Amino acid sequence: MSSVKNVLVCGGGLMGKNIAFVASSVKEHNITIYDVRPVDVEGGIRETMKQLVEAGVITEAELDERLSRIHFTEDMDSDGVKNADLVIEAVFEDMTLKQETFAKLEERCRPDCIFCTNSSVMSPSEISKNLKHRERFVGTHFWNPGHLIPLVEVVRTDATSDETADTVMKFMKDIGKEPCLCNKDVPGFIANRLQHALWREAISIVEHGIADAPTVDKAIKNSFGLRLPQLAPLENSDMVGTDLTYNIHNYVLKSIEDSHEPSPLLTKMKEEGKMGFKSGEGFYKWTPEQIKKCNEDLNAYLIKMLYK
Ligand SMILES: NC(=O)c1ccc[n+]([C@@H]2O[C@H](COP(=O)([O-])OP(=O)(O)OC[C@H]3O[C@@H](n4cnc5c(N)ncnc54)[C@H](O)[C@@H]3O)[C@@H](O)[C@H]2O)c1
Repeated sequence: MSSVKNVLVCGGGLMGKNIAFVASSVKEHNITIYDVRPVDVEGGIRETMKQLVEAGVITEAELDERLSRIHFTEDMDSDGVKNADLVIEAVFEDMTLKQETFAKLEERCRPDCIFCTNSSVMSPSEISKNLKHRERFVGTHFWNPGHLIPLVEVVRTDATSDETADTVMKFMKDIGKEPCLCNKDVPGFIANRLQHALWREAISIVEHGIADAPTVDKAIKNSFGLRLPQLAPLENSDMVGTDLTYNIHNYVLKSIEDSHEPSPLLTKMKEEGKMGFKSGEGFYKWTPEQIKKCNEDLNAYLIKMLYK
């Protein structure tokens, strides 16, 4: 068990509320959410966790008890900030805002309080570059939906101490996550580099008329996508033989997409306002009902995979 008791979540939006809920899975944790605007923390968490209660993953009583340990403040000088053992920042994705937020936190929090940023893409080294105690800073990239996806990428900066990385890894395990340590602060950390290597090829296949979007998705869902949670690429490579992997790469890599720019197809879609769910059309057409169903089906699928 990590030594962390008082958790501060800075930013009570989509990710902040879910992170606070996950942190409350340990009974000894007291959680404060700080935001610059009023946030209905209880209402928001109750709404999101309805599906977990309905699926029997948690009871109403457990939800009530966990909510009783999650407090909200708009006051940067409150005890929840001063007494924090660990802060997870989840404010808007803006470098200056994040740097300013941590500068304010550093003035108020104890020097040994651990600082984490939930930024999806921004460099934790850059976010922490002006801090006095850079050794206590680390990236903690939760994935959305934060209460369901197990992975948290714990990203070391050039200055993160071993003690900080160890404590954060322990903390994440305590709250039921599957933390993965990323030893270098590189764009995309681990999982987004992998994910977007696949997306780049998927988009390229559509762009070059090799197959249309539904066919690409169908091919993935009915082949390696199905077995990925059981057999990941490096295990798979050993299973088939690294010599075979070598031969395949020797033959196929030269024809796989290796562009360092977003694809012309994606650029065209952006220019035409085809932004997916946001505009009702992307690679597919989406009605509001289909969008709602797609989101609900994803959560239901994740709950089934994780808890049933
Ligand atoms: N949404 C995702 O899928 C996702 C996934 C992983 C990581 N993230 C990262 O998490 C962070 C938050 O994303 P989100 O989707 O929850 O955003 P959001 O817009 O839902 O919430 C951001 C919250 O930050 C608050 N805020 C703004 N300035 C603040 C300040 N100075 N102090 C305190 N609070 C402040 C806002 O009022 C808002 O409630 C971003 O860095 C984002 O990249 C998002």
